[in-house]
Order: sequence, then structure tokens, then C-alpha cells
Amino acid sequence: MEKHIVLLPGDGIGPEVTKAAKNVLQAIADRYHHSFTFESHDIGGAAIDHHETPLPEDTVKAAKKADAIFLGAVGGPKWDQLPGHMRPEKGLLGIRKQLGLFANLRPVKAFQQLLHASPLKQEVVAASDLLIVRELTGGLYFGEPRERRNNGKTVVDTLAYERSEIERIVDQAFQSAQVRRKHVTSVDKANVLESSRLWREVVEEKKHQYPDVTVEHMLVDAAAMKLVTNPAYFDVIVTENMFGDILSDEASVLTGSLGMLPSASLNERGVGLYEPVHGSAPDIAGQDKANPLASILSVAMMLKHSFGMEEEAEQLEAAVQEVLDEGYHTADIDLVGGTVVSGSELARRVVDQISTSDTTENIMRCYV
Ligand SMILES: NC(=O)C1=CN([C@@H]2O[C@H](COP(=O)(O)OP(=O)(O)OC[C@H]3O[C@@H](n4cnc5c(N)ncnc54)[C@H](O)[C@@H]3O)[C@@H](O)[C@H]2O)C=CC1
Ligand SMILES: CC(C)CC(=O)C(=O)O
Ligand SMILES: [Mg+2]
Repeated sequence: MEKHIVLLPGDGIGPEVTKAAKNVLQAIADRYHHSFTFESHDIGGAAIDHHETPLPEDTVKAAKKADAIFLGAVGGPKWDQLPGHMRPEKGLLGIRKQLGLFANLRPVKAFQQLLHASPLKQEVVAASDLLIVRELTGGLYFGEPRERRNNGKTVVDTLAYERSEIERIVDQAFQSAQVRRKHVTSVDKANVLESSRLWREVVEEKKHQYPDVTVEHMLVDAAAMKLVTNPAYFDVIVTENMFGDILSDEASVLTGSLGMLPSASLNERGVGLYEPVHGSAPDIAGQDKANPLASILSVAMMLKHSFGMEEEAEQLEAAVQEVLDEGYHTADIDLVGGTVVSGSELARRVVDQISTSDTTENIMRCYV
């Protein structure tokens, strides 16, 4: 199969983890006789430095033509003092909006080998396997007006949703639940926010189209607590953009590190942008310490969702599992024992596994 992939490395550790993603894609192509071609473009701070805008037109044009997109991360202290519309993060929000990537799927499941790496009790972590379905192109991160008024003494952000925007993400959540354990928890703040009350109405209406799925509502503060006390309670969580952003970093604690959590952002045509959940980690950038596994597991999601390559995706996940089984991990994983290696070394070991392993062990991790 021939596929064209646009790489958007971005800033900080973004280029390091993007290199890992590209290398595993190439290894998969070699092993399965596919032809993957790559094209890199600037986004975020790198784009500000080179093109004076966080989202150059060329980047959007290339992304629109790609079979799939991989994004590293954007942002960093160098650009923190720029006005909102010129910040690196605006590039990320912009590409999500321009490609209509409304559905952000963030699966959370710990590898057996990393159960001890979480500060939570091992038995709490072991039983958890959940999917956060985060609305990605509306809500608080996009609402207008957003401005300072009254000589800077008053500030306004806006949480706005069209009913249709809520409907499509709720549909996505129900459909994801249908191929998982058939339970949806819709997370909101309906005791305070009008937007959450419309969200609840939509979920109540939509549930009749999915009689095989059970659904409940949960307030976001209680959901944050339950995520770390009883994560096994959840199957699919569907929620507003900012709630999903915050809850997913919290949920990453189950996996042992934010550096383990992959994501897929999909539009109505099924076009996907794949990115680790973490940011540009300026504190470790340039030191070859970044855990590449969130990015490598995002590639597995790309293979599955954008290319329909189930076997290849499983092979990739099996390679990650094998490398962890051998005890290798990066420094962000807090484990007694095992061997701490650099990010590039860990990625190289995954590539070697893909190239040499003759196992096609089926380890379906329910990344749906
Ligand atoms: N998708 C994106 O591009 C995102 C960008 N950001 C941006 O990233 C910058 C830094 O934000 P932070 O709040 O520090 O969040 P962050 O996610 O970059 O880092 C939080 C902590 O997790 C660690 N970490 C993150 N990814 C890691 C990895 N792969 N391996 C090992 N350790 C890892 C970092 O070292 C840091 O201690 C900001 O400019 C922010 O706006 C933040 C989140 C997402
Ligand atoms: C620019 C931010 C909205 C990125 C982020 O934190 C995320 O998407 O998880
Ligand atoms: Mg985030």
C-alpha cells in the first residue's frame, strides 16, 4: 500500500518523538512491503521563527492532501510572551479547526510491565482500560469573544457550542463504546454551565439510537476524583474540549507517564492527525530523554484508523510490549529495576523488534 504522511515535528521534544514515529513507520513499511512517503512542515514556534506565523498556509495545504498527519508537540518558553493569536499553541488549535478534527480519541491502558510505575495502587491500575473521547474543535478553546477589556482589568473567554457539534462527538462516543464495553460516561458541569445542560440534553436524546450502550452523566470534579480512585469504573468518557484536555493528563498517571499516552484526532471524513497527548516538555528537550512511546503508539493508531492496517498496528504494539518486557524504558518511568535508556535508544529497540521479531502475537489493546 502507498501512503503519504505529513510530519509536523513542532517544538521542544516534538522533533525527537517525531523522528521516532517516522523510524517505526519506515520499519513497518519495510516489513510489510508498503511504501510510505514523508513530507515535513513547520508548525508552532518553529513556524513562528521561520515564517512569522504559527500555522503557515503551506503546512495546512500539505496536511489537507496527506493520507495521515503526525504531530510532535508545540510551544515553549521562547514564545510564551507573544500575544495569544501569535502563540505556537494557536498553530495546533488552527490545524485542528481547519481540518475539522473534532474527535480526539485518547485511549488509556497500562502495559503490564509498567503497573508498578504508577503512584496509584497496582490493582487499581491493572483493572483500568478506558477511552477519553474529547471534543476538539469547539468549547472554551475556540469560543469568541476572548479578550481583555476595561484597560486589561476585565477578561472574557467564551464556552460556546452548536448543538450539531455536541451531537457528532456524542455519536462518536456511543460508536466507540459499541466496540468496547458498551458504557459511556458523559462528563460535564451541568450544575453550573448552560453549555453542559445542552450537552446533557443531547446525550439523553442520542442514547435512544444506541440501546446496546448504557450511559450516565457525571460532574467533572467528581469524574476527576473517580479517575484515580476507581478508574476501572470507566469505559468511554465523552467530554468538552478543556475538560478532556485536563482529564487525559490526569489519566496518564495510570500508565506510568504522560510520555505513554497516544491520541488520534479524526474528522468527519475519517482523516486523522496523530499526536502524543503530552506537550513539548521544554525541561527535557534536546537531552534525548523524551519517552517516544506515546508517539509510537500514536503511529499504531494511525495504522489502524487511517490505513486499516490492523496486523501492522498489532505488530507495532507487540514490539513496544516486547521492549518493555525486556526491561527497557526512559527516565520518566519510575520503576525499580529495568534499564533506563535514552529516547532514541528505546525507539531503536522498537524498530529492531519490528524488523526481527517473528511473533504476530495478537495483543488487541482496544485502541478504538
Ligand atoms: N499537543 C501539544 O503540542 C501540547 C503542547 N503543550 C505546550 O508544551 C509546553 C510545555 O507544557 P507543559 O505544561 O510543561 O506540559 P508537557 O506535557 O510538555 O510536560 C509536562 C511534564 O511531563 C514531562 N513529559 C512530557 N512528555 C514527556 C515525554 N514524552 N517523555 C518524558 N517526559 C515527558 C515533561 O518533562 C514535564 O515534566 C507549553 O508550551 C504548552 O503549551 C502542552 C500540551 C500539549
Ligand atoms: C494547545 C493545547 C490545547 C494542547 C493540549 O494541551 C492538548 O491538546 O492536550
Ligand atoms: Mg493537553
